[in-house]
Amino acid sequence: MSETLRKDVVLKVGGISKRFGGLQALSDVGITIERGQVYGLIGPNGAGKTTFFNVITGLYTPDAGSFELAGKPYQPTAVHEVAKAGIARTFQNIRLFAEMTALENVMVGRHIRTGSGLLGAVFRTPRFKKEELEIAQRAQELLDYVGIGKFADYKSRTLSYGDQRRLEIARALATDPQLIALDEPAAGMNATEKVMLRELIDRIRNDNRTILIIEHDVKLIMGLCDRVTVLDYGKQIAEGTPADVQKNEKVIEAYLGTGGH
Ligand SMILES: Nc1ncnc2c1ncn2[C@@H]1O[C@H](COP(=O)(O)OP(=O)(O)OP(=O)(O)O)[C@@H](O)[C@H]1O
Repeated sequence: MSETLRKDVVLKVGGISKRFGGLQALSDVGITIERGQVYGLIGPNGAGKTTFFNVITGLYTPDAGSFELAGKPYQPTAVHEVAKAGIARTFQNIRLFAEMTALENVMVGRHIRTGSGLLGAVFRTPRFKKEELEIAQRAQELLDYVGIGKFADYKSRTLSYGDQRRLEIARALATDPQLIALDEPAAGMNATEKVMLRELIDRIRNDNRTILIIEHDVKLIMGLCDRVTVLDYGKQIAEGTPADVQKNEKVIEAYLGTGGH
């Protein structure tokens, strides 16, 4: 394919391996995600999904691997560097600032993209005040966007579980990321919340954002994703469209072998 026809690739990682003592948690895993895609990562318990997420977002140092974000190499050596490079993530166990308001939680996400710095904050310079106002306005827009605008002044710990997950997504969006990585966003949600989550992820995708998602709910993944990778015991056993992956013998075996969850 010629250079001009090549798709806009957001994340390209290859050859990722990670060992914990005697356990090979990831062996030579690679994925390529194009702009505007929702890309799913599935696999039975212990398959290596979280490890993969932790490697690409700088929480774990891989033993091997190459990493490219929006055409530029990046080194996932520290979480804040990865956030600056343009990957925002949410966590399986929600990690919000419990005593801060919903608005403040989103404002924190936005701060990595602003310029007036610590001195500006200490002296409350005009530039700092103007920037704070803009950040607050943008944070409110994002809360509205994910559907929890009316809770802006509530402490995050008082929000329902589903709303806290939405708040995490708003905070991730606040960093203006190239890629949003969602770690089991539907965990603990009821059926109605899952439908709403699906609508939200569709909406984010339609706004030309790119999403990587780990999820246990295979039905949700299959209905939502453009492409899917299946891990099993740290190996990539299938990659392709949901329809292709669902027919794959190795995938069927991996899921049936562990109780088909
Ligand atoms: N920090 C660690 N130290 C040692 N072993 C680890 C560590 N993190 C993960 N593992 C092991 O690596 C393997 C892969 O775990 P991982 O959490 O990545 O799987 P997963 O696919 O996310 O599973 P689940 O669906 O249960 O969350 C497991 O055997 C796990 O016990």
